[in-house]
Amino acid sequence: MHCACYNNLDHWPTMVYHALEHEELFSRRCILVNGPVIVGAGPSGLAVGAGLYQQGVPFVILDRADCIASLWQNKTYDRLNLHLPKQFCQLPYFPFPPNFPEYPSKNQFIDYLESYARKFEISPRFNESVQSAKYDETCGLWRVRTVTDNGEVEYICRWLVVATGENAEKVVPDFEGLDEFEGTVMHACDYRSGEAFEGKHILVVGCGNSGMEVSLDLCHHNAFPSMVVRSSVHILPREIGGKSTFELATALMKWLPLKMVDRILLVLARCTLGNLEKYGIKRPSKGPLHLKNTKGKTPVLDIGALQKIKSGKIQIVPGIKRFSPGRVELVNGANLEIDSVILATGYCSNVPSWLKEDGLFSEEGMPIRPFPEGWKGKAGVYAVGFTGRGLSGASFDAIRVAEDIGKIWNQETKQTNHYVSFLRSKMQ
Ligand SMILES: Cc1cc2nc3c(=O)[nH]c(=O)nc-3n(C[C@H](O)[C@H](O)[C@H](O)COP(=O)(O)OP(=O)(O)OC[C@H]3O[C@@H](n4cnc5c(N)ncnc54)[C@H](O)[C@@H]3O)c2cc1C
Ligand SMILES: NC(=O)C1=CN([C@@H]2O[C@H](COP(=O)(O)OP(=O)(O)OC[C@H]3O[C@@H](n4cnc5c(N)ncnc54)[C@H](OP(=O)(O)O)[C@@H]3O)[C@@H](O)[C@H]2O)C=CC1
Ligand SMILES: O=C(O)C(=O)Cc1c[nH]c2ccccc12
Repeated sequence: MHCACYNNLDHWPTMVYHALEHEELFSRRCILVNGPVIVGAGPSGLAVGAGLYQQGVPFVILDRADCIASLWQNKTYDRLNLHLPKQFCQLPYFPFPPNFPEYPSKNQFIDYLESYARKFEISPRFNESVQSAKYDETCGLWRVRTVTDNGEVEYICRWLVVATGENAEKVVPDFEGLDEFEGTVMHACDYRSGEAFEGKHILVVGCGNSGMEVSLDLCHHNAFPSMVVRSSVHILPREIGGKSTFELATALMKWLPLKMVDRILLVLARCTLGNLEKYGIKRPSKGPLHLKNTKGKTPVLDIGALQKIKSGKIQIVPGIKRFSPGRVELVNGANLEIDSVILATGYCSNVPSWLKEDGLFSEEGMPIRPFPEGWKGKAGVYAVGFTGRGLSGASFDAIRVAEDIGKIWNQETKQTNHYVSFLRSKMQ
């Protein structure tokens, strides 16, 4: 058995260390964390880390990947740019460099996150995939189990911050016959560029921002994409009259009810983009912001795919009936010969697979209480980055969580390290 305490070990009395060593229940390596454990080293986890660092609270960040922001580094295509203006995407306490363009590229965003981690001296423990986290009532602490290349580890801590994101796992729906389809099948998270698809006929399944941008990228590489729109989608121009649509919507929301803002957005979209029904694109009956808030369905902010749809370079097709070798049959009976399939069918949270907890997360792994209430649970568990509001929502949560933990931490450390006494009492 190996037991260690993490962060600022100097002021940890050996008593605590021994107390743990004496417990026989650890067959795995066990690490007592002085401060919170944060699961996920994406923008949300880093932002919480920054807030804690500024208050002098030690913490441990765990990530299953081998780098920070693995969604951005390992699961996105080359041509990706932020699609909200930069002021809505920067993390707390450290703005983007002034020379960043209005819509930073993926690489600029990753560079920024790397410098963010350096500035706040954040060194996550990589290649540690959290398998379970459970609150131990008997000692009043969280037990967080990970699997690493060198075996299992258990972290023991008073606070647990869940920052694994809304996009933790790819969604791969079941399609009849897809196993027999003989070409390449990949999820959008594995798509980097259309280079390998030149001259090929590709079925892109899904018409969210991923489906649209993958289809556009395929056009740039002289491939022939057909994009499945099985239901409906809101497409908005990224900018209206040179001003970001998102920014405009945010400004209008300060004065007008959401319903009204949705109506204004739809009138403006109709004026700038025209009626899209003739291209096979129906709008949902509910407005774009309403759907974002209630269903988490992000409207498409168009950066050029619509032009390709209008010119016929991206073909719009209805839902899928079944696949067969080299072909797809659609619900309208049409058959298409295709070389490859790209599933731009979205992502989901993985929280239910590892967090044993009641009250904060739903069965879908999203907060039960609506924004802005979903960040704090019972017994020291927190959620960051599950607001359905992208990076600005993550920053909002992170500030609150870091302040909440920092407040308790600082009160307790002032009283001659009350936290340690608390732990000691629980361990006896
Ligand atoms: C293609 C794409 C483009 C986007 N563009 C924008 C944009 O322009 N603006 C915007 O505001 N939002 C955008 N988003 C939304 C996106 O959710 C945020 O940008 C941001 O990445 C969320 O940060 P996060 O830290 O909450 O989650 P993530 O970035 O997903 O980070 C979560 C981390 O948790 C780790 N993890 C997951 N499960 C475990 C586990 N069990 N154990 C250990 N580690 C684990 C993962 O490896 C990952 O590093 C985009 C999303 C996608 C997919
Ligand atoms: N530049 C940027 O900033 C980008 C941002 N993003 C963000 O990443 C997040 C994820 O986006 P995205 O990957 O597009 O996922 P989304 O969840 O937004 O979209 C998934 C799409 O797949 C469709 N779909 C799901 N299952 C099926 C099925 N069985 N048959 C046919 N179609 C199906 C959905 O259709 P239906 O609606 O009918 O369910 C929907 O059109 C979003 O928040 C998005 O804004 C993504 C790309 C670029
Ligand atoms: O890009 C994303 O995934 C986002 O979640 C960013 C975002 C937050 N709120 C929105 C409303 C309309 C379009 C994008 C977003």
